[in-house]
Amino acid sequence: MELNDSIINIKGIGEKSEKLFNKLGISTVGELLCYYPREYEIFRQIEPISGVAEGRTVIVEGSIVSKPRASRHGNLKIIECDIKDSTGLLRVVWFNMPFLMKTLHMGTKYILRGTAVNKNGILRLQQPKIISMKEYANSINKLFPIYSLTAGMTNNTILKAVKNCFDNTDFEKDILPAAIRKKYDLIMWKKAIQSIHFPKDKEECIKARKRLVFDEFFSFFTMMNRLKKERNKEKSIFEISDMYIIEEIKAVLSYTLTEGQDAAVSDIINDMESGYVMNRLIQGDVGSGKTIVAVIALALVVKNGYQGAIMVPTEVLAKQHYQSFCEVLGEFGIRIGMLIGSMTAAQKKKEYKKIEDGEIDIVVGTHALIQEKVSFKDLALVVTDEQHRFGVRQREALSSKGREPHMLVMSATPIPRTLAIILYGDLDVSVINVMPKGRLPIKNCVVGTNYRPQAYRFMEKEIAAGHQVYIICPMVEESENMEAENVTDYTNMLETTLAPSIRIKALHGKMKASLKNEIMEQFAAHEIDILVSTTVIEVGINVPNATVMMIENAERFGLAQLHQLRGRVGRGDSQSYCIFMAGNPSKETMKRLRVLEDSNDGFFVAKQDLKLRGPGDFFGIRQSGELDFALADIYQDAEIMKMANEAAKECEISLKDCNYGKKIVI
Ligand SMILES: Nc1ncnc2c1ncn2[C@@H]1O[C@H](COP(=O)(O)OP(=O)(O)OP(=O)(O)O)[C@@H](O)[C@H]1O
Repeated sequence: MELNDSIINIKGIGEKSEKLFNKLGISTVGELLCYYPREYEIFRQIEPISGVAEGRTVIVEGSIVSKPRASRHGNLKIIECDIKDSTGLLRVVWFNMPFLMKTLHMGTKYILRGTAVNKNGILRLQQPKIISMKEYANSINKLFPIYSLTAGMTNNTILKAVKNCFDNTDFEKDILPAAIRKKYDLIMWKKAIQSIHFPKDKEECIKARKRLVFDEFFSFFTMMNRLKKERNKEKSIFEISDMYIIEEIKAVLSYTLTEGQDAAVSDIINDMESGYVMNRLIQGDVGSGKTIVAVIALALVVKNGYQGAIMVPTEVLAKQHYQSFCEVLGEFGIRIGMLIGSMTAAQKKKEYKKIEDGEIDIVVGTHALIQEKVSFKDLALVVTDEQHRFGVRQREALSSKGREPHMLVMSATPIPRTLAIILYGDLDVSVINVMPKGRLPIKNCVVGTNYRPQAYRFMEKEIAAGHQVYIICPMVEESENMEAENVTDYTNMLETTLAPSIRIKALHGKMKASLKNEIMEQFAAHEIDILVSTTVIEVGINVPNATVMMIENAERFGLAQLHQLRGRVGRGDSQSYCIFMAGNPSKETMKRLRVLEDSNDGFFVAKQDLKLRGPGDFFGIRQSGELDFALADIYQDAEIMKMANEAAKECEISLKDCNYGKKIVI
């Protein structure tokens, strides 16, 4: 098989499983081989039952001492029993495996491998695997890859497919010349793919990861260098000379711009006046006020006779921006339009025509903006918000709709300056490093789940004072595989726990875009008091009246992501609060989360996180989807990133070759 072949050629993959793989974004052999494990479990030795602690995956050996009981909870079929060794007793639970009633016998000894969970104060081993003595002897101290799954798929399905695929694929090509591999101490690609999926030990896994992370950065920089070459110091055809609108906008704002905002605006003016195409990144912490800078830049091109566009990652955000743009710019006769996926075909068509005829000056939109049918009359400025969600490709796609328009990228990712220069090498950088005046720093606390009743009383008090609350849960609905709070059950529970006058709604990514928009609009209009949500609200949402955020299972998120989340509060003049609820209050978890208690500064948080985890700690939680790398983490892999940057300058390789039969990550 070749890397570009369809996965249907792999032994064991039929039409049905092909669809499941497609759901995971895998349709070619190359994509499957590059579908790396999410984490690894180390198969350890049998442990005494007395040492089993919440949250740990353990292997225990014990005899069944209570007759296995079968019961039902809704659709869930449950089997429970107790096992015992010489040190203690442990409850064991299986879901939807009714056939086990025939396998489990009183008095018989079993080796079980599973995760210990605390359910209503009782420690239990949940959904453990029953392991034979032979399997145990063969597996001890080995690393087991764990893949992200979709409903209907098991870890084993992926593992088997990868194995078949690996054994039958033509692999001999390696994009990196031997000299580069030698210089940066990198193993062959084939070996790296083998070891990332089937590592003999941790050391082998680390070497494999280094090579694959290197490749991701290397492809990224190769692409970026090409863009840089194409764009470098291009003359701009747009004449921007009338600056009057800037003072006019400043005069109608209810606040004065901060020093950082003013400096960013000056940078933009200088760029546009320079006669060259602007390629600028505005970097500022969450809530530092990047939007108004974009508003001013867009108004500037419009008042000089051109059009502008701003692309944001979600529909909710597009609507929010559309409204605030209309509010600020409406009175200056600037016409704002919107293009989002959930609009009807007829609505879109009408908007396309207006954009083409120049009846719309600024378009706010999502990916819908880069559709082929969209064509501008005279596009002079493209703004992309939260660029790590888009990547360089989409940015370029939007730009190609104009004749080399100016480009402004906005990012709230706290990247140290040295890394920003490498990662955004094709852009000039303006940093907004001060918060608007009058902001009270968010008060943070890290607590265990026993604090919940107090937290609810506190929320009730804040709601009575006219404020609003976000509660974040990691999951949408209950899952057998993961013990974490979910939005659906949590919302139901809150409705019965809190005062009936409190208006509570759920929000999550599985909802239709139009419903999400509707709920967000209700929340913004204060028709909802508590929004129970997944991390869909992470990006850019601005409801200054929300003053409390509580994050359930905070341990499941990276610190940078938690920082982004808490940035949804503290956006107005009132005191705001963030409660980080740790579902697994181990010492390490608490230590990591306490970084957020210590500071509200995103740069500080990112730096501390790095320090705590240390390089090479790839069993930890990834920060967030920065630039959508599959494996690489810009914080943890900063050293590899620097090497790949150097290497990409040293050797030019065609982009097609960087591809390995999978989508390029940028
Ligand atoms: N100079 C200022 N003084 C007071 N308030 C400001 C100032 N600049 C912006 N704001 C307000 O601060 C809030 C946050 O601004 P904005 O939404 O632009 O933040 P952001 O930098 O885009 O944050 P995020 O990265 O979280 O999206 C808005 O309500 C905005 O009106």
